[in-house]
Amino acid sequence: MLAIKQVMDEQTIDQAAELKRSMISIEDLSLVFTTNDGPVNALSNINLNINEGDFVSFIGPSGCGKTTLLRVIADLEQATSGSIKVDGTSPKDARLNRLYGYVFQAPGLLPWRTIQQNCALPMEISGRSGAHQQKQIDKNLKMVGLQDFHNKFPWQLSGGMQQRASIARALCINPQLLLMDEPFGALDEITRDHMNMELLRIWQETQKTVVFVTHSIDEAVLLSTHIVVMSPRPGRIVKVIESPLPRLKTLALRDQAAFHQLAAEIRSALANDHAID
Ligand SMILES: Nc1ncnc2c1ncn2[C@@H]1O[C@H](COP(=O)(O)OP(=O)(O)OP(=O)(O)O)[C@@H](O)[C@H]1O
Repeated sequence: MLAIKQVMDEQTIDQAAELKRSMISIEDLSLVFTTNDGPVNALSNINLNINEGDFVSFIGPSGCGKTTLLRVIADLEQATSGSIKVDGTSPKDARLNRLYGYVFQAPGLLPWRTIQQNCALPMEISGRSGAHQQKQIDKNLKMVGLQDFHNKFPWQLSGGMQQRASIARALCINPQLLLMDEPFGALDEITRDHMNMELLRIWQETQKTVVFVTHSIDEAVLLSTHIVVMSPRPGRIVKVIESPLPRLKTLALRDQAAFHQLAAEIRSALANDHAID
C-alpha cells in the first residue's frame, strides 16, 4: 500500500514538473566572435531549459562565456548557430516586449538623475510613463528598502544601496525575467550577504524567473534552484545541478551539511573538467 502511495506521489511530482512552463529554451547554441586575431569560440553546443520561477546561476572560471550566454538571452549578442526561445518567442521579441530586466555588475545609475528619476528611465524609454509610473517606482523602491531615498542622487548612496536602486530600476517595468550579471561582485562580504538575502526575498515575493551570473560557489548554492556549471575552451555546459535545498533559504543554511555537499558537487564538476586547477 505504501509502495503504491509512493508511486502515486512520484507521478504527481513528475506531472507537476511537466506542467512548469519553459521560460528559456536553448538548443545546440554556439557563438563564435570574429576578431582581428581570429575566431573566438565563446559558446559551444549549449543545451539548456529554464522553467518559469526558477533561480538559475551560471558559474565557471573567467572567460567561460557566462556573460556571453546571458547577453544572448537578452538579445545583446547573436548566436552563430542553434536556437533560443525566451518565453516562447525570439530574444529580440522578448527584448522589444520588455520581458526582462537586466542588472549589471556596476549599478550604472545616471549621476545627474535622482534615484526616482533613474528608476523612471526604462519606462520613459519604452513609452510606459504616466500615472502608473509613480506607483511602480514607489512599490519597487520600497521592495528594495529605499523608500526614503527617492530624491537622493546616486553619489549620496552606498555601493550596496546603489545596486539595490539598480535592481528596483530593473523591476519597474515589471519583467517576468530578471537577468543579473555578477550584480554583487564588487560588494564587501557583509553587504553581499545582506543583498543575497534581499534578492531571495524579492524573488519569493515576485515569483520571477532569475538568471544569475556569479564567480562564487557559496553564492550559487545560497541562491539557486539550479546551478549551471560552465567550462572554458570553448565555453560549454559541464553539468546542470538541481539544488536539493529548500527554495526559502537563510544564511544559517551555510553551516549545514547539505550546503557543503552541494558546494563540493559544484567544485568537483569544475575541477573534473579542468575548469579550475
Ligand atoms: N565582443 C567580443 N568580441 C570578441 N571576444 C569576446 C567578446 N566578448 C567576449 N569575448 C570573449 O568570449 C569569451 C567569453 O567571454 P565572457 O565575458 O562571456 O566570459 P565570462 O565567463 O563572463 O568571464 P568573466 O567571468 O571574466 O566575466 C572570452 O574569451 C572573451 O574574451
